[in-house]
Amino acid sequence: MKVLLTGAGAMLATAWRLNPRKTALAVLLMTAGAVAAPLLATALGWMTREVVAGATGRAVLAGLTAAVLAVMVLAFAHFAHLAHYELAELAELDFDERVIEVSNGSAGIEHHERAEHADTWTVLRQEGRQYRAGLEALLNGLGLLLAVVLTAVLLARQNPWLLVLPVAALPPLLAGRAAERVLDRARTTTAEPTRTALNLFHLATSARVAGELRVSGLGDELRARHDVLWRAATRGLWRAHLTATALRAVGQVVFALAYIAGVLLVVRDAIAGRRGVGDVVLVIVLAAQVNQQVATAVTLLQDLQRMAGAYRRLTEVTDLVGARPDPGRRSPPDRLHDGITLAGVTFTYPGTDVPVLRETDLRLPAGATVAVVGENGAGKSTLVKLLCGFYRPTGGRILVDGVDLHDLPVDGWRARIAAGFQDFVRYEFPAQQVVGVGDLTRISSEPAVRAALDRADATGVVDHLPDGLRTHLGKTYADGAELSGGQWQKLALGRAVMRESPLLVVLDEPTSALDPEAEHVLFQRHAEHARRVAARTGAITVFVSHRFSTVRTADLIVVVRDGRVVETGDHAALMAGAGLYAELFALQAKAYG
Ligand SMILES: Nc1ncnc2c1ncn2[C@@H]1O[C@H](COP(=O)(O)OP(=O)(O)OP(=O)(O)O)[C@@H](O)[C@H]1O
Repeated sequence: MKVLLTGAGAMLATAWRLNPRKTALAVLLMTAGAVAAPLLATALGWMTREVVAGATGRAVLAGLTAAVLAVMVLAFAHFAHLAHYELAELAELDFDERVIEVSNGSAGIEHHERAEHADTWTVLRQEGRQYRAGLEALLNGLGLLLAVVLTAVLLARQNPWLLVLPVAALPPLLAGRAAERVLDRARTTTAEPTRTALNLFHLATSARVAGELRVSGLGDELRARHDVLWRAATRGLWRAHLTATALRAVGQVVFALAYIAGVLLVVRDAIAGRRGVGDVVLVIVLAAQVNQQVATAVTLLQDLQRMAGAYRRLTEVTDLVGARPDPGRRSPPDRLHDGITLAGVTFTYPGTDVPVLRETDLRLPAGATVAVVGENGAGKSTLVKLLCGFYRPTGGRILVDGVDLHDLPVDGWRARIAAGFQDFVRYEFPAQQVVGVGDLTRISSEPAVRAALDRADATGVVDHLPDGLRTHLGKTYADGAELSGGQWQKLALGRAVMRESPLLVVLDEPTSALDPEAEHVLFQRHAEHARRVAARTGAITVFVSHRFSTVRTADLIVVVRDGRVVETGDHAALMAGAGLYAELFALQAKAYG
């Protein structure tokens, strides 16, 4: 109940914030339309009495009043709909925007990486529509509440026993709520198989993996697994719908019995001469309206509950993500003088208990190009995530020119990072923007984008596009141009070098899709650019790579094994040390002959 009231209150406040005039108009029209219904019953009772009494003039007046009220009942709801339709659209948009904001508003990315929160996100992404239905339900509900009170007063004036009717409306309401809870539980418990089935469906129909699926013959297996999961989810939901329907039916039967008893009570009074025909008409119409009101209330309550559920989930993830990071006490330096130091850094992913990085001490000097190498799963990408501030170390500190990274404003630090990630995004935008988003302040600047493309050795990719930088990329657009994996990666690299004055450049396996020659040219160009930027800002370039021909050019090589930095030095020093680096280098040199 508390969740429901909180959700309803928040919703009304949202509607008022979005458009106070339309909210007031919608409430007014809904209220007038709803109150007109019980008054219509009174007018019909009055008309019947006058007709029976043979008072033609008063009967006509009563008839006209009934007609006006009937028009109000029918028309006001439609006009109100116009007002709250627009509000509902705005509310849905507002909800979706808040989900986007919560999704991106945190310093870290933990809420996206932990499996136990994945289901909440799955449900939340689909709940914008529930939220809009919730707003319509709320506005309708306010009118309905008034109508119910007025109907109860009118019934009580006829016979206090008739108040049993609104009371009998409670079982269907409670049963409806219980039914909705059953459905909500089922939606939550089936979220995981539904999500997995959807992932399999996307996988099985994605153009990106079509070739691999054919070769491996995995298509049928995916279909079979999708089938099993979907059926399991449907079975769970079907059982819940069955229980919900049974609960609702029981509630409706209780009300139907009370309705029949109420009508019989007044008919008996009329037969005994204690009531007139007008009263019987009044009670029959009112009782039918109570029935209608109850049915509407049950539906509205379901919508309200779903809305409250959506609101609760949004509050949950907002709390999980935490407040938008505090702007911090210090600004990032204009340029790095000393560099970045990891002092005893230990890190364990939330929800796990095995440290991925252990007591790491490392100094990344200002202006240096640092290569991080190590076997798969050694902790290289995790190190990059910590440097970007996506997670806070669970032990130790990361110091930027002696200042704890945690004390720097997250947004300010991010603005000084240029990054190219392993799982780079294929933005399906015009090519200019695909690269330009690397520095939003210069997204429309063609010279800036061209300079970045040059640094990433990606000018050739754009030159081959039919409409140059204006070409829309991506297969989902009819006129979109599709690129090869390596070409997408080159544009992602262009994006990564858009920013002109970074303090930290991170490139996490930025060339995995490029051929060795392309990688070589790219790193040469990047090294020149990195040197220029380093001279200006003392920027440190940290790149993760498995290609030792590239790694050897770095000023500093950091070798990670099982979450520990086991060797550091330049190529010559590490080769002379004859440790893990020398071993891995020799292995790769031998493999490539
Ligand atoms: N979000 C996460 N939650 C829990 N554990 C994680 C998460 N991301 C990575 N790990 C674990 O942390 C360890 C290090 O992963 P990381 O991605 O840093 O390795 P890596 O050295 O970059 O590997 P690769 O060369 O394969 O990219 C792995 O054991 C991985 O399973």
